[in-house]
Amino acid sequence: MPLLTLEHVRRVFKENSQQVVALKDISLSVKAGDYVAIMGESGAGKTTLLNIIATLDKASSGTIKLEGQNLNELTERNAAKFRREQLGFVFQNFNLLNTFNNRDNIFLPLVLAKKSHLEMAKRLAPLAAQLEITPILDRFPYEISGGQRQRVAAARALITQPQLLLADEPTGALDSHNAAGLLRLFDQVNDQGQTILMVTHSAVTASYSKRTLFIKDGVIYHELIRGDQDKQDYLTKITQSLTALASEEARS
Ligand SMILES: Nc1ncnc2c1ncn2[C@@H]1O[C@H](COP(=O)(O)OP(=O)(O)OP(=O)(O)O)[C@@H](O)[C@H]1O
Repeated sequence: MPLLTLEHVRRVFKENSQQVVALKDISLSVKAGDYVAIMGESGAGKTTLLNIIATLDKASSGTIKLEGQNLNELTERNAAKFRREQLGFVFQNFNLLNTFNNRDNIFLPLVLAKKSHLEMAKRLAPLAAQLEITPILDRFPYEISGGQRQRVAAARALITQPQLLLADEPTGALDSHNAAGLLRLFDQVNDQGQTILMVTHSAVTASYSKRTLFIKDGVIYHELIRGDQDKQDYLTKITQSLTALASEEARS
């Protein structure tokens, strides 16, 4: 059974008596261990899709299931619990709290899940070593670099051992060196079995994934699978698809 399935998902926003169809008809399935990138032009519906999978928004119709559980039917309280226990989030702007040091930022989801301090420390040690953030755990988010902040945010997302890691432009605020570092980390955790779904505008970032879905006007328009290709060939195909998509956009 796939980890995540979406069937005929539609999301319509009402704005000043007008309707905006953000997602027209999206069906997709993600199996455990997959690493999926979602690309598309601005306004294509990527963030709406991610928000619906994250239970931060509800579909107007269609079904979204994670391990067979229908996410559209969760009450707000259960949705909050679901997000805390099953999902990890990495955003472009890190979303770290400046009033907490880095260690406490990372511990936050485990504190909410009422884990013991011993358990939290046990989980953090190997993760911090892998992310190379052990020496900066006692500092505050405003005392570290952007790349380090994103690694702290990644640690906070991964420490709950989520079923699904959701990332929205995770490299958007990083220079190429730090972006490559974060993407190598995503590669490592994916190799260890972590399922990742990531929205990105960057073809280079998408080229780290196992498959790339292209969204246009609220539907999945095209899909590329990396398979045995090396990263450079996959990147070339992603770039070509984006160019084709943009030229069709210009013609329509
Ligand atoms: N809360 C809302 N109310 C009304 N319309 C919305 C709302 N959220 C999104 N939309 C519209 O839905 C469409 C899809 O938006 P969405 O943010 O999902 O696109 P996107 O692909 O993530 O774009 P970007 O790459 O610019 O972030 C757009 O036309 C947008 O204006």
